[in-house]
Amino acid sequence: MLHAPPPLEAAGSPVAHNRCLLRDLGGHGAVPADPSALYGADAATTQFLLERILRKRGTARRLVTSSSSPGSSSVGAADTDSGEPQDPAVSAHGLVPVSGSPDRADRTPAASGPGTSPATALHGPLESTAQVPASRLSAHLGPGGRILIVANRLPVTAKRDPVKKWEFPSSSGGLVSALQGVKDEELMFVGWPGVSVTDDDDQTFIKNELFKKRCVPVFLNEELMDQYYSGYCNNILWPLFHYLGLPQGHKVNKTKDFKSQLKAYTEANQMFADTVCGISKEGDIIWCHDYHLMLLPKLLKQFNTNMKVGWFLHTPFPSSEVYQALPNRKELLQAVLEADLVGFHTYEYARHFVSACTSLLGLEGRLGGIEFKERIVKVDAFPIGIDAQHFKESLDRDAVKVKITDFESVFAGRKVMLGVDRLDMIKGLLQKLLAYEKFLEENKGWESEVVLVQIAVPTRTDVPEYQELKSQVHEMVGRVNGKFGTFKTYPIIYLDQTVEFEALCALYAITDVALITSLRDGMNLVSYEYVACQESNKGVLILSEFAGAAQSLGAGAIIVNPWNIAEVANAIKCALDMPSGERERRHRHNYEIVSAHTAQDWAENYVW
Ligand SMILES: O=P(O)(O)OC[C@H]1O[C@H](O[C@H]2O[C@H](CO)[C@@H](O)[C@H](O)[C@H]2O)[C@H](O)[C@@H](O)[C@@H]1O
Ligand SMILES: O=c1ccn([C@@H]2O[C@H](COP(=O)(O)OP(=O)(O)O)[C@@H](O)[C@H]2O)c(=O)[nH]1
Repeated sequence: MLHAPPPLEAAGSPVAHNRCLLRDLGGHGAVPADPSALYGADAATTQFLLERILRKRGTARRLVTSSSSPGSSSVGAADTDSGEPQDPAVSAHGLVPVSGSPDRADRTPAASGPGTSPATALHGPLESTAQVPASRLSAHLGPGGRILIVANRLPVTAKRDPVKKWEFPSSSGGLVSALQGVKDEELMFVGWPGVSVTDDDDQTFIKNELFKKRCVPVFLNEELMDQYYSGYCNNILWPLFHYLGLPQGHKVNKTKDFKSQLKAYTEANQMFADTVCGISKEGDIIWCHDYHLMLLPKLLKQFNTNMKVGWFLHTPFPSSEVYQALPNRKELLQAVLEADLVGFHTYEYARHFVSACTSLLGLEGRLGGIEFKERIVKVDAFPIGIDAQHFKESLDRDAVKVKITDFESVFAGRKVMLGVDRLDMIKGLLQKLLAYEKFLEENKGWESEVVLVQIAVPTRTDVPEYQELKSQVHEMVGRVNGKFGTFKTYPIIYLDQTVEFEALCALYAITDVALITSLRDGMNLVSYEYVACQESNKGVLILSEFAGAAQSLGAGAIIVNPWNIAEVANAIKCALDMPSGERERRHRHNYEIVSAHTAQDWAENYVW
């Protein structure tokens, strides 16, 4: 059985954070020796991250997870000569392909499609200038093997421009950002191209164009997307996994009932399976992603029991008390358990999954995972990271420097707070605005001294709940600006838009505070990206305790409960007033973590 992590309050007090009491992080470049110094972190997740930092620094001292199970939170320190883990529970927890691990140099190139070599044809705009390197990822593939990353959304979206010409911009969202930070010449992506295309010629054109970018599209029609993506995925699983319950009876009508949504979900998963089976070959690793594809491991194994299949969840996995409300709760668990490895962002999510399997399926959680059909399915935590270097380097680019200069002149003389969220109920936008309003009410004079720049990235716009949220947020923004605006200044600049990468990096770099108030969030990469861009400014991160990122950035950020409006309002005041020494120390801690544990590390650790 998995061990329970220490209770949140035991690891550090939110009150202490809100009073801005500084934790001694041990000066420049140090990491806390005591993992419990990270507020709210489950010790095993913390341990994992600290180990990364120490290893990257090349130190011989290694912290060992002395776990008796994947979710064990018991940790200790040990001195070793080797940089590699020795505990079998640690060293063997990745997805190792069956077919051995020949030296990269000896490997036969993978067949990649008609008349193309993978080393050239599969390097699209995802990696347009640099050669994609072979990495530890493919070093352990079988001869000719590839890593097929299967996710609902492809990293690029097919879009028609005003003259109906197809273009292929990058997609938005954390999953996509993270996967773009994973580099290897043997990666291929399978997923939905972001648009419903029925015309055969269009489909062929898109398929060929996407193939150059190492992507294989799964074409789902509008009706299916409505029932599978907007319905079952985002109106049933998404709210449930984020502790927002199931849709109420009156919202379920004849055409959008649970049964038809589940049917569409099954059909869509089958289409993903068919596409994967159509292109996969021996030696491949199939890495399935997220709640959209919970049936996929089972469908793939039905096709070929020897397929190497992993499944990773990017959202929280809720407590089994919550998960058990799902009508087809057993079916999804059983399908996921057909995978060889099941991964989560935190040990807490992994522990919830194991306890759902125990209580709903009567299975036993064992060392390294769960016993299912006479085999052990590995279950573990693999916290995601970002490509921090990419963000840091972007700040030296001319296009970003120009934006920085522009923003500095627009916001001159004012402190700037930043919010970057998809316009999603899990992001706690209403709570954020209420807290900001309270801060302005209680701190007269600040209304013309501070501005909140809130980027609200449009998302899942066909789901009625998201449309409703948009109206509520607009109303709140209007209320605060109406109340505290002057002829010269508004306290909120709000954009219902995606922003270009250059503008996003410039905003990350010049703002004084990042305000993240997620009600639940699998990880939250925005917090990581903000930290990566703040090396010169040392801005303060206010972060919800309900984001997975609070497990790793807890000692550097001001951690808040977004439901406690007064607490968030106090945190805003505290962040705006924070002395430079404290900002530096907090930033240093976060920067170490974000720089040390990258998206590439995450993927390599999983696939290894
Ligand atoms: O594809 P969409 O429906 O437009 O939604 C965007 C993505 O949202 C979710 O992202 C999650 O993954 C991030 C990276 O691991 C994580 O940091 C974040 O907390 C999650 O919310 C969703 O899980 C993805 O599948 C979506 O693509
Ligand atoms: O206009 C924007 C603003 C943000 N992002 C990216 O969207 C991701 C959001 O990821 P996060 O994990 O914070 O949340 P998610 O949206 O996946 O729930 C980050 O990588 C941002 O850089 C984006 O693609 N376009």
